[in-house]
Amino acid sequence: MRLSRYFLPILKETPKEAEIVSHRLMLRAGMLRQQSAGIYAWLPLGYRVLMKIQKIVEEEQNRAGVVELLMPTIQSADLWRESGRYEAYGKEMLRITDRHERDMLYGPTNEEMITDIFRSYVRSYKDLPLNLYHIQWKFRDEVRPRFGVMRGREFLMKDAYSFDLDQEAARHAYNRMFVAYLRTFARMGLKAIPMKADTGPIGGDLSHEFIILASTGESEVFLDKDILDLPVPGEDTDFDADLSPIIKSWTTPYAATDEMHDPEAFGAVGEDKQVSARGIEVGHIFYFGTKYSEPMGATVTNSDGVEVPVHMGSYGVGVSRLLAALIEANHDDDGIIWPVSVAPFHVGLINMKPGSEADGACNALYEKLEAAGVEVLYDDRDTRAGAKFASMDLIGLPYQVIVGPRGLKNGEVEVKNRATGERQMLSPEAAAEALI
Ligand SMILES: Nc1ncnc2c1ncn2[C@@H]1O[C@H](COS(=O)(=O)NC(=O)[C@@H](N)CS)[C@@H](O)[C@H]1O
Repeated sequence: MRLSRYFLPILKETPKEAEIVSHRLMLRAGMLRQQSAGIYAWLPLGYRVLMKIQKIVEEEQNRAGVVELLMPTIQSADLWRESGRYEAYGKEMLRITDRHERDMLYGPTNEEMITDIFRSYVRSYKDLPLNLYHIQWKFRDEVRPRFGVMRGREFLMKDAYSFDLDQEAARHAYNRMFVAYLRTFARMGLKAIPMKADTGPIGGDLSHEFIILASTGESEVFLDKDILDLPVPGEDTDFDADLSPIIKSWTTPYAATDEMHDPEAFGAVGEDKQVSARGIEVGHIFYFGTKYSEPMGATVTNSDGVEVPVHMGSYGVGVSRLLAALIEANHDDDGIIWPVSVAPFHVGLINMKPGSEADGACNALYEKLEAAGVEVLYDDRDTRAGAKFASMDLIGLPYQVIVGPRGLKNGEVEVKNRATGERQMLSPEAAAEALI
């Protein structure tokens, strides 16, 4: 992409309303614009990252055998009256009346709707197990939306819902999601720690939150340092096998959010291993049995021909919140430092002197890298080099290639690694090789 033909409204000033670094940097890097409290326009650079995150989430859900669909954002209140959550959900629910005076709502989550879809088609235990997911915008009228997309009112969530014949089978579904979550966040370069959690308005009696340690996190967490070194299950994981040994290894070291913290149990962790920190909840998984299937009549006939309500779980990932979490975990004083897997572009190509022989070298490099599948943002603007360097550091692409007449006289361009700051003078050919 040539910057002269893109839309990247970099801000010079730090917006005063931004309280945490990820919010500040997303605004300054031209990724996001607030349209109203907690509701954002995703500008091109931010949208590219959001779609990269979504793709990793989808790949790992699909690997775990979950089937993707898409449910609407607007839901009928009648479904929520059946489950008894319509009144209970409270002020966070955005309630809407349509022109025919029908009570509707902007969905904060989809347990009722997915249960309605399930009960309309599935009647036999032979059709189980089933796990369905979508990635869809949610609305929760948070009393104090803040920290940018960390706590928005309209936000993007992956939510999966599992259906099984009994609790034992449902536990296997839960374990598959647990492993899928360990892989998902690791692929983004994040260390997400599963912690026993409260079940809140979703309900049930088994729940884990996946927490990224960050000083600006809203959750207070306590953990045994050993958990930070556990190996993440590989892409060859057999999701049909018994995954409980993996779950056991990840739930044996102490790890709890403040709601579930047990100081006595934490005390048993060696002093040198006790970590108390703040964290960002990027995922949350629940088992809640027949909480929705019972009142909504989602049943199957079992092998004895008896109608039984299915056992369910739900599994959420904060797709838009992950941008904030990633920046909180990957930045320095000059700006964002994107892991390659989620970077909006892989290489920032800087032409220090448009109109000079640098143009030819840049065009050749741009063509070669793009042809090899390397995503390049080519700063071809006629502005001073210093501003280009600052912008490229701010938006945080993993690599920069700096091309100027002086370097070219020696047949060289400069390659910079944004994360390490390491710089190399290489021939354009060697630079291309190094980046492909
Ligand atoms: N206001 C919000 N802004 C941004 N992300 C949010 C917000 N509220 C929740 N999330 C993200 O969405 C994830 C799932 O939300 S949740 O309430 O925990 N779970 C559910 O809604 C279940 N239906 C999971 S399918 C959270 O772990 C968090 O990462």
